[in-house]
Amino acid sequence: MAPQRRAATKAPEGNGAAERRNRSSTKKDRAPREVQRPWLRTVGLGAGLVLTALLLWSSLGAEDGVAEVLAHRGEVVAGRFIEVPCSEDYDSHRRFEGCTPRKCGRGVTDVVITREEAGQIRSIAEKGLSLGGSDGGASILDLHSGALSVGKHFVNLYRYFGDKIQNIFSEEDFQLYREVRQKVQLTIAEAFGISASSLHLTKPTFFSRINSTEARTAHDEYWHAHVDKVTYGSFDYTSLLYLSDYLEDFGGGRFVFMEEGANKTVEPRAGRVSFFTSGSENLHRVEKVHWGTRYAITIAFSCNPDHGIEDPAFP
Ligand SMILES: O=C(O)CCC(=O)C(=O)O
Ligand SMILES: [Fe+2]
Repeated sequence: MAPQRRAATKAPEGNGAAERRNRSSTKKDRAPREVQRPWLRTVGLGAGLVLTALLLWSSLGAEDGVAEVLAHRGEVVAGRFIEVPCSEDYDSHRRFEGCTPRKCGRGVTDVVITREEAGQIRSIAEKGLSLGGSDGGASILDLHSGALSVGKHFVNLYRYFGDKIQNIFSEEDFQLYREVRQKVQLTIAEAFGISASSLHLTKPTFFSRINSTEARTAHDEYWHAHVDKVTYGSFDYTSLLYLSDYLEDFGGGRFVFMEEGANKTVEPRAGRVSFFTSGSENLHRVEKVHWGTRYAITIAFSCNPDHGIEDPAFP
């Protein structure tokens, strides 16, 4: 109906002539229009389906509001840095000039830690976490404090296993942690234009292992949006070293910087270091892991020497 009415009003001769011609038109004249209608319906139906699929797809994406990928799993990022304005979070803490962020932002690099080193450090996580593991989807191992997820709780690995722990970890494991920490510290210092010696390793520093098992306690709920400076207090600069590959070892589990209308994701890749200032300029979350197992290590730095800790040491 509607196309016919539109055709009539569009007629150049004016209404009267067009209507007269319509009224006097024969079956033969009308035939092409009737043949057109089912074709139009098919096109309309197809377009509707495509539109529905697009809406569905975009609404699924909108679950995370994903808009842009800061680093794809398949690329080798030689060093990418994006500056963002600092939040005011640092003002409510003691300032350490030359360290407390004045320049804020986030960076990704795949050339600081090799994939081989990532594999070695991942085996530390595997060894440690094989001694315990959360009943829910998220387990942690903190080599500094000794905290290890077991069931619905944590144990102190060093107290719990005593001297036996020396049969599990080696001096080389701790040496590797130190080397990785040093390289990450230098990377952060360079990117933010500060001195590496003004940065102090701070706690917690931990390995994480995430799978798709349903959460059992609040500790398993890793996917909530948060600000590290709020969550961990002492953090000024956060780094994450990924130890497994997105879509090869696990699905879901991308890291998301949350920004109004334009979230940025980092797809984990073994050996990839992602680092950022820890204030609310870098609000973030981790997508739920849908399959497989995701390993990472969190290494963070404080500008406050009082919040500094020593590297984890062989017990
Ligand atoms: O594992 C990640 O990608 C991020 C973890 C995180 O946000 C955190 O440890 O605070
Ligand atoms: Fe975080």
